Amino acid sequence: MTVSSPFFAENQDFLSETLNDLTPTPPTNEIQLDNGCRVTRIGLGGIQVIPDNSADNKQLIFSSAIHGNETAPIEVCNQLVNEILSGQLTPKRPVLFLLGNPNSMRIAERFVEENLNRLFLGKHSAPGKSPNLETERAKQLEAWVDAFIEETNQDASELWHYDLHTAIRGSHREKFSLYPYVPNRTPPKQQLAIMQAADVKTVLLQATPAGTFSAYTSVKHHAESFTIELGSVRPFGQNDLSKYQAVKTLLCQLIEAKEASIPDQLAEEVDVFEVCHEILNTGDGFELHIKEDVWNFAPFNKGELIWNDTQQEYRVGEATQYIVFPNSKVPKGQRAGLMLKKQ
Ligand SMILES: O=C(O)CCC(=O)N[C@@H](CCC(=O)O)C(=O)O
Ligand SMILES: [Zn+2]
Repeated sequence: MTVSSPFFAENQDFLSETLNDLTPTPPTNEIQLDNGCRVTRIGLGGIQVIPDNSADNKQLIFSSAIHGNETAPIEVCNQLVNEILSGQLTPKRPVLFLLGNPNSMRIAERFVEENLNRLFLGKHSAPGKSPNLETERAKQLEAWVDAFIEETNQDASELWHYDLHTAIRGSHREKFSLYPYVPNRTPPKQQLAIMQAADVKTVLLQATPAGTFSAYTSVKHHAESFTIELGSVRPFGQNDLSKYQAVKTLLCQLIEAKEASIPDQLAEEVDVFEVCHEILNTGDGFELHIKEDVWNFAPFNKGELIWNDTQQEYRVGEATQYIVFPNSKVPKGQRAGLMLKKQ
């Protein structure tokens, strides 16, 4: 659905403008809504919303389309932007909406040349790395985040970043979140309760540093950030958006600074898993022994062979382990899956 707004060309909105490559050059366009909120298009796939009076010192980033074929969260964020522009939603905090990889959205693929979600925290500029569409986009997204934080900074500002995805495989737990690794921290109860309110009742604690977008905001900006998996990859228009209503309601509450009504004890109902082994494609002879039709969170028992190469193998230890994101087709050196233990 598109809205009529002075902000976009006729019959366009954030999603269609980005998808149809209609973002004007130069991209900047700014309007002030009747409620005093300033809405600025900062570039292709980037919209910043700044209320004239913030309720508190929180700053919000909602990103989607870091993988271009993960369409449901893109549609949800597009609705939120439409509702802000139409005055239906009244922002009480600065919000940055980012559509991560418009080039891959257009071809309905996870990425064009390289997985964008491995390129943050300087990985885009690693020694010997050649620039490509995704390395340049990672730099752009980092710069937009930095500028947004700088512009909306207040005393003791607190950044919350939710990077919204959908998964390639089916899952025994349809919705789950991943908490990036930062030494010596655990997710605050309030964040777990927030996840629960969005129907995200499983959280995975990462155990090693990564180049994901949520890791960038966690490490560089000390944000409470999560990658959130909300369901399965489907083409635009084929998502059952009723399955995303809980997360949409939560994002609206955050935008309007109304989440205080979410009780902290909801955190007790969230299942926590720890990553106990990151499967890397080691190259020569690497074989992943996971069938194509295995779902995320499938359990594996003591002694089961998960992967091997010519030098080594990985088998499950005493306690049951669960797999997520198995993918043998990733390039050498990249993550081919995660093994989890339940806390
Ligand atoms: O379904 C899959 O195999 C991948 C889904 C996905 O894109 N997951 C993210 C998780 C990022 C994180 O570890 O925080 C990714 O792989 O980039
Ligand atoms: Zn993804």
